[in-house]
Parts: sequence; C-alpha cells; structure tokens
Amino acid sequence: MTELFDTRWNWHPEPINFVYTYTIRPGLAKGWGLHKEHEDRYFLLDGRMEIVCYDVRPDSKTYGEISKIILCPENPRIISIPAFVWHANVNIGNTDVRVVNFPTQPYDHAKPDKVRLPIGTDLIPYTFPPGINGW
Ligand SMILES: Cc1cn([C@H]2C[C@H](O)[C@@H](COP(=O)(O)OP(=O)(O)O[C@H]3O[C@@H](C)C(=O)[C@@H](O)[C@H]3O)O2)c(=O)[nH]c1=O
Repeated sequence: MTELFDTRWNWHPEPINFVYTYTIRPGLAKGWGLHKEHEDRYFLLDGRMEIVCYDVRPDSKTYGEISKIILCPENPRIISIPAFVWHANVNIGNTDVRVVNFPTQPYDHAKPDKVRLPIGTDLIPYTFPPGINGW
C-alpha cells in the first residue's frame, strides 16, 4: 500500500482537480515539453524514469541549469515540475513506465497548455544517450 497524495501533507498549495496516467515504453522519452500555466505533479507507479529538466524561468536561482530526477519503486515520492521548466521524461528501465499525473489544471482539449521541442534540439544544452528516442 502506498499513499499518493494527501492535502494534509501541506506539500502543495493547489488542490487536485484532474488526474491522468501515462505509459512510456523502454528506450522512449516524452520530451521535451514545457507548460506555461500549470505544474505537473508526478507519482511513478511502475518502472524507472529519469526526468531531465531545463529551467528557463528568468528569476529562478537555477535559471539555465539542467537537473535530473530519478523516480523508481525503491523511493516512492511525488514530485512537481513548475511551469516554464522544460522536461523530458525518459524510461531508463527495461519495463514500461507508468506514471500518475495530478496537474494543477485540467487538460484543455481545445488549447493544450504545452510547448514541444524534439529531444535533439540545439536550444537545450543536454545530449541524451544514444538509443533514446523522443517524440
Ligand atoms: C495530457 C492529456 C492528453 N490527452 C490527449 C491529447 C493527445 O491526443 C494525447 C497525447 O497528449 P500529450 O502529448 O499532451 O500527452 P503525453 O504524451 O502524455 O505528454 C506528456 O508529456 C510530458 C512531457 C508532460 O509534460 C506531460 O504533462 C504530458 O503532457 O492525449 C488527453 O486527452 N487528456 C490529457 O489529460
């Protein structure tokens, strides 16, 4: 049994109003993606996932930096990705990754809050290992 979210933790000021799950096959990445309005809040259900982040918030102390977070079953946790942080979610294991996302806004089918770049872009100073394919 693993709890995913509890407002009494006072971990995040925004309530839950929308939840979905996604899968990433081995060797694949969802990225790069950036949201201008909402935060993503991820909880890993299965597999091993590395999130590579590139912070383009001008007022951030990590502006211009790359950071990486690994989500794995040995260390269950919920993490948030702020708006205006590019992120690529990479399956670094041999089995499917399954993640629950509790974004701070519901998905707008008519106008998705999402900007994409290919993972091989020159605009982000990061090179993925050979064999990783994005969208
Ligand atoms: C997120 C979402 C997508 N969709 C649809 C729209 C589209 O046809 C299809 C795939 O959409 P997406 O490409 O946005 O979903 P996905 O490929 O899961 O992209 C993900 O990428 C990472 C980097 C993120 O930042 C996540 O927030 C999420 O956007 O699913 C929904 O119907 N509801 C939803 O809540």
